[in-house]
Amino acid sequence: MPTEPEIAPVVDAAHAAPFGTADDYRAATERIRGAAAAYYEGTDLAMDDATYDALLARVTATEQAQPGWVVAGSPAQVVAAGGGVVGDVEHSTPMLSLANVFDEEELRAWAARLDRVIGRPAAGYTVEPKIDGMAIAARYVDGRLVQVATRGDGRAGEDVTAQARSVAGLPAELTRPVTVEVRGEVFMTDADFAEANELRTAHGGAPFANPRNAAAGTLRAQDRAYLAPLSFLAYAVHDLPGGEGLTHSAAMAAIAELGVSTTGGSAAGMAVCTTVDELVAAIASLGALRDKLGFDIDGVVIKADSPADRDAAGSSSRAPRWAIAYKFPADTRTSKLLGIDVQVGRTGVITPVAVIQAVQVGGVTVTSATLHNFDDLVRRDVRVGDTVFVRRAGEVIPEITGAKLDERPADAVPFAAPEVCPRCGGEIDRSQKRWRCTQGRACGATESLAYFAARDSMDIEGLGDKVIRALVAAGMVTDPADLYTLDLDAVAQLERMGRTSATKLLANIEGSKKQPLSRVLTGLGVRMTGRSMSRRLARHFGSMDALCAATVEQLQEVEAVGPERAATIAAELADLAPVIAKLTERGINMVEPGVTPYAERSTVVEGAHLPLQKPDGSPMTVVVTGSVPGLTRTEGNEAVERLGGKSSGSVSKRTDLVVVGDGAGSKAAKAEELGLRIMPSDRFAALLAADDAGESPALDDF
Ligand SMILES: NC(=O)c1ccc[n+]([C@@H]2O[C@H](COP(=O)([O-])OP(=O)(O)OC[C@H]3O[C@@H](n4cnc5c(N)ncnc54)[C@H](O)[C@@H]3O)[C@@H](O)[C@H]2O)c1
Ligand SMILES: [Zn+2]
Repeated sequence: MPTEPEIAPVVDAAHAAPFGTADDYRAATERIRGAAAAYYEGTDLAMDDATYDALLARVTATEQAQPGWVVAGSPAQVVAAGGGVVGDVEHSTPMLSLANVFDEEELRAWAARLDRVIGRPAAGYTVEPKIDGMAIAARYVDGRLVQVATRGDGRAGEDVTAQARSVAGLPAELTRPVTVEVRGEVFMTDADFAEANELRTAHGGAPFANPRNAAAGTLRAQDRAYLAPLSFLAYAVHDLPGGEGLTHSAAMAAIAELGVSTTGGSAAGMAVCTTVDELVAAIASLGALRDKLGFDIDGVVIKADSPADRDAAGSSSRAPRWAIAYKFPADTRTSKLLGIDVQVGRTGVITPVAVIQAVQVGGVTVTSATLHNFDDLVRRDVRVGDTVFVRRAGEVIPEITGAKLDERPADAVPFAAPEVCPRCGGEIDRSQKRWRCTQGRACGATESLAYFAARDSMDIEGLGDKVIRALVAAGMVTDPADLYTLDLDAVAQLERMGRTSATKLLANIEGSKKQPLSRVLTGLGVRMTGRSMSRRLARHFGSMDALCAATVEQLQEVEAVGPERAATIAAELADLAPVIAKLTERGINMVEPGVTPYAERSTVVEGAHLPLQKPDGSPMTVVVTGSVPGLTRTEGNEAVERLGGKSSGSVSKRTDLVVVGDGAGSKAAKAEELGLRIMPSDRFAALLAADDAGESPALDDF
C-alpha cells in the first residue's frame, strides 16, 4: 500500500477544461456515446459516473469554446447522450434529461435564471429525491396498466410492459378507473440488489456494479432465469383527468391516492418550498437522509411547483428549464485493488477485505471495502491489481461489487485463500459460505466482549477495549456471563484500575442486568442479526425462552427472516445456549418489556391493540424529534417500536405522529406546517410508562 494514497478526482463540472484539439474532442464524444449505450442497456458500466460526468463537462466546455467543432448529435445536446435504446413506443410528450448543479451557488444561479425566464419570482418549488434507476412511462386506461415504456432517446422507448408488471409500487390496477400516464423511476433497493447479485453470480453471471445497473439490466432482461425484485416511485403525471391547473405537489398527491407509489410517499418524502433558502435547507436534510433510505439516490430534483411557472419556463431539446438536478457525490466509483487482507471477526468469521487506492465515494474517502466472503471473491473473480467498482450505500461498509475484466493486468493472479485461521492458527470451517475459525467465539473473546459491552448492546460504561483486554489476559473472563461474577478486589488489582473505578465498573455491569432482551440479543452477536433484527426478534418472541424454543419455521414469522437466516439464527442460539443459561442464572433480564408472551399471542392478538398501531394493526409511522425525558435517542426509537409503531427519521405527509421534545428543530415546524398529529414528549413518556405498567393505554387518552 503506498504511503501517500492518490485520491481520484471528483468532478467539477463548472470548471471543466476544454479539449485542446478537435480530434481529442471527437474521441471524447465517442467514448461518451459508448459508455451511455452500455449504461442504458444495463449490460456494463464502462466508467463510473463521476468520470462520465467529468468527460461530458469537458465536451460541453469545448463546444462553448469551439462552436465550429461541434459534431452532429453531440452527446452533450441530446437526451441520454444518444445512448438510450430506442424502441417503438412513442411518448406522448418527450421524456427529457435534467440539467445538473453541484453546489449551492449553482443552485442559486439556476433559481435566478428561472425567475428571469418567467419574468417574475417562481411561486414555489418541490424537492424530491433523484432516484438512481431507469425512467419509465406507464399508461393506465380505465384504471388498468396497459403499457410501460423506457425513456429511450426521449421520443420513443422500448416496451417493457411484461417485465414491469411485477414492479412494486406500480399497481396493475388503480383504485379508480382513471385514464392517465404516470412517469417515474424503476429502481432496485439495496436489499434487493444484494440478493440480485448473489443470484446472478451463483448462476455464473458477472455481478452488477450497482443497483442502477442492476435495475436497468433486470428491466430489460430477456433471460428471466434469475429475476430480482424491482420497485417504482412516480415523480410525474400527465393527462390526469381534472388535473389541469394543479400544482406538481397536488398532482402527485392525487396519483398517490390512486394507489401508485410516489417520491412524496417514500421515506425521502417531498418538500414544498417557497424560497431558495428553504430549498437549500430541504436539500441538506435529504442529503442527511441519503444513507438511511435503503435505496440509492444520486441527488435531489428541484421543480417549479406551479403549472403557470412551468409553462412560462418551457424546455430545451434536452431538459426542462423549470427543473434542475442537484447532484450528490457519486456512490459507485472505480479504484485499484491494492491488496486483500484477511480478517477474523468476533464470532470467528474469516472475511476477505479489499485494500484499495483511496477514492471518494459518496463524499467519503474510502481505502478499504468488504469482499463479503471467499466464495463471493472467487465467484466475482476479483484479483489484486484489478480496477474494481467500489460502492458505498446506506450505513453499511463500502463493498467491492466487481472487477472490470477488460482492464485486468496480464500478470494478475487469482487470490490464494488462507489455509489456517490467521488469528489463532487453528483450523478453518469451510462448510458454509462464510468461513469460520473452528475456535469460534473463543478465537475472538476480546472482540465479543467488546461487542457485548458496546453502546448499542448492553451499554456498559467503563468497559472499554483496554479493560476487556486486561480482564481476558488475567483469565477473569472468557464469555459475557463471566462479567457478572467479577470479584471487586481482583478487578481493583488490575493495572491502572484502582478501587474507585473498579467499584463503578462493577456497578455499571450490575446495572446492565436490566437491559431489555433486544439488547442482550444484540450483545450476543447472533450471526445474521444486527441491532434492528435483534429488536424484531425480541418484540416477536418476547422472551429468550420463547425465542430459543422457536422452530426454524416460527422464526420466519419475523419480518425479513427467510429460511437461510432462520436456520442460522436457530443454530447460533443452540450454539449460544450455555452462555445464555449462564447469563440467565446470573440474573440478566431475558424478556422484552411490553410484549405479550409468544405462547399467549394467538389467543390475544386479535383484540389486543398497541397504542401506536392503526386500527388495521399496521404500525403508525412516528418521528421523535428533540429529547424525550429519561430516554436516549435509541431508547426513544425502541419505545416507539415497543408501543407498536415504526420509527422514522423524517417528517412527511405519511407521518402519523410527531413526538416533539426539548431541542426539536425544523422537523417540529414541518409537522405543524403539514398539520400532522403532534404529541409533546412528556405525554409520550407518560404513555410509555402506562404501557410498561401493563395498563393497555390508548393514544387518544394522552
Ligand atoms: N457511468 C456511465 O458510463 C454513464 C453513462 C451514461 C450516463 N451516466 C449517468 O447518468 C446521468 C445522466 O443521465 P440521464 O439523462 O439518464 O439522467 P439525468 O441526470 O439527466 O436525469 C434525468 C433522469 O432523472 C431521473 N429521475 C430520478 N428521480 C427523479 C425525480 N424525482 N424527478 C425527475 N426525474 C427523476 C429520471 O430517470 C430522469 O430521466 C449522468 O449523471 C451520468 O452520471 C453514466
Ligand atoms: Zn482462530
